[in-house]
Amino acid sequence: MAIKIIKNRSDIGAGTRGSDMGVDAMEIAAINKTSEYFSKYEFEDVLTENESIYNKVNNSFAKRISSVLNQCTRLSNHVKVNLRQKNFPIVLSGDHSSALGTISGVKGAFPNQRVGVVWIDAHADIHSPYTSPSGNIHGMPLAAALSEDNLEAQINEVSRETADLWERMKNIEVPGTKVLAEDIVYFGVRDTEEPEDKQIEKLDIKNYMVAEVRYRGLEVCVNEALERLSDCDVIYISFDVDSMDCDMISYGTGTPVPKGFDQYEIIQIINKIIQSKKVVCVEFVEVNPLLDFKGNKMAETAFEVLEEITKEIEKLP
Ligand SMILES: NC(=[NH2+])NCCC[C@H](N)C(=O)O
Repeated sequence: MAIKIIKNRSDIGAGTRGSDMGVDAMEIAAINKTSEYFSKYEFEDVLTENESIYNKVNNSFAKRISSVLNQCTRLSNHVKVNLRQKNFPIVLSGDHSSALGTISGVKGAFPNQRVGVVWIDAHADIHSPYTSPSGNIHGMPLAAALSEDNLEAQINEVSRETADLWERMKNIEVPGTKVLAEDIVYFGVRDTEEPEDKQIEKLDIKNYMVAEVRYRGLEVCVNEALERLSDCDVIYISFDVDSMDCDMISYGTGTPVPKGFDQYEIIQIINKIIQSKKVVCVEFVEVNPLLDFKGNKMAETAFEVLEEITKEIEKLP
């Protein structure tokens, strides 16, 4: 399998700066353990607009949305082109808003196929500008991919301009819905707000919580998740490092949450899903070395996961 690393150093969808440096922190983690990983695989850099952070005039319910839209559109194109060339894109991003770009690119490459999403994260990221408590777009990528605004739980009065840009976010590559709610499975979500809880309940999205995975068994849960996604033709895995336990691993991420997975569980979950042979793209997000008070621990742990899952991807025909 021809692997292509896509480096997307963008942090403008987050509320805290520094996840744009996560990609380089992982690369330094590799260098420090004398790994050849980053010289072994071909890579591409996605053009960024992190300077948009200096623009103080941004809409508070979807901060820097015009730049996030551009970023997702560019990333989508990188992913789509690589998939069409039969490459396996491993996307290394900053903040999680990027996932909308990646999902759009997968859909763009496979417009007539059903796309499944395995979302490994402490957060549900299913807010829209109408429900977001923070206005940070890294909390919104799944809502855009689903094309679901959740107006029943609206708390924000959104400006016309933001509403128009949000519509464009929902229409990257192909108009509207990229993924059906029944084709999304969460792992490790444990920090949500009320509008998200209502939406998850309404859309009936399954969340394999950390305790459930440990109690019922990881293999049982992953097999069940794959069974749920059995009607999907292709699968995308989104790995947010805050799905891992911040006390055990590291606080080097924008929105750390305790009681998460360890890296061995993450490796097993991802590898078992890759073994289904349906996975076409994997993404890593939210490593923030500026917030890490254990040196570069988060990036080192993320790189450990990256190395192990790449071995599994290498086995694909
Ligand atoms: N990808 C992330 N780290 N998302 C965190 C989102 C936190 C919170 N739910 C918000 O919308 O602001």
